[in-house]
Amino acid sequence: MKSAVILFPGTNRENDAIAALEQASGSKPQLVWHGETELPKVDLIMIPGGFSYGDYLRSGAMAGKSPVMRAVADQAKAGVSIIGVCNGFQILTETHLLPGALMRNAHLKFICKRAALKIENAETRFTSKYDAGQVVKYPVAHHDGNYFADSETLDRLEGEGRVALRYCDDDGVVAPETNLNGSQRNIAGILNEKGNVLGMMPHPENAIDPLHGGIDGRGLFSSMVEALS
Ligand SMILES: NC(=O)CC[C@H](N)C(=O)O
Repeated sequence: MKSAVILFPGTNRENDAIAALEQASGSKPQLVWHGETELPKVDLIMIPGGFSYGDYLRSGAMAGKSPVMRAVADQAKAGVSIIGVCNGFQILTETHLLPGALMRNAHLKFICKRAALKIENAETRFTSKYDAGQVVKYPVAHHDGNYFADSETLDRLEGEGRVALRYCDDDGVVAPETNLNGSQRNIAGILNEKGNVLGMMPHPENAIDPLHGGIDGRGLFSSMVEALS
């Protein structure tokens, strides 16, 4: 699987993304700067986390208007797989490659902790190595993770199996108390209509080494390698 990692001023998880992609695929991703208008020919584009443009205006708003995102949108339309994590998810909603928006966390605090997540759909190119309903733990680190979409959009996402992950407890119970940040219907990650674009707030790339405290994130990267190699 050939991959590229997009870099903006303020991105800070690129090395974690590179490590996870390299561990799973055996090859180093190419780094692409935000001012580029063309992308290398790859199977997967990853937009990592961070504080692109210092989160000015809104998290991901300025990055969403950058030259490279026009190229990413073209690749998404052409069927190339795209994964956006945390700030990457925010950038994908700002670019309208994914519906909805990520608002300030409901309690207005930055959250930095390990979160339990329920795999809602294991029949995607990003999650096939997991079982449906499986509980995984990935770290979260964000202040704008509160997923919002209107109820018609939410119903469509659910009806089409496009909710990839939800915040839950260790037993997989999805409830208001297990909703970390106020997201509608506990949503932590969604897919686009074609299923080739995934955005998610938690960080699977920070759960790939026992030193991270867990390796649950590996399944996501190995799913992509299996589907895209
Ligand atoms: N870790 C991240 O990518 C953070 C995303 C964004 N800057 C936020 O705090 O919501």
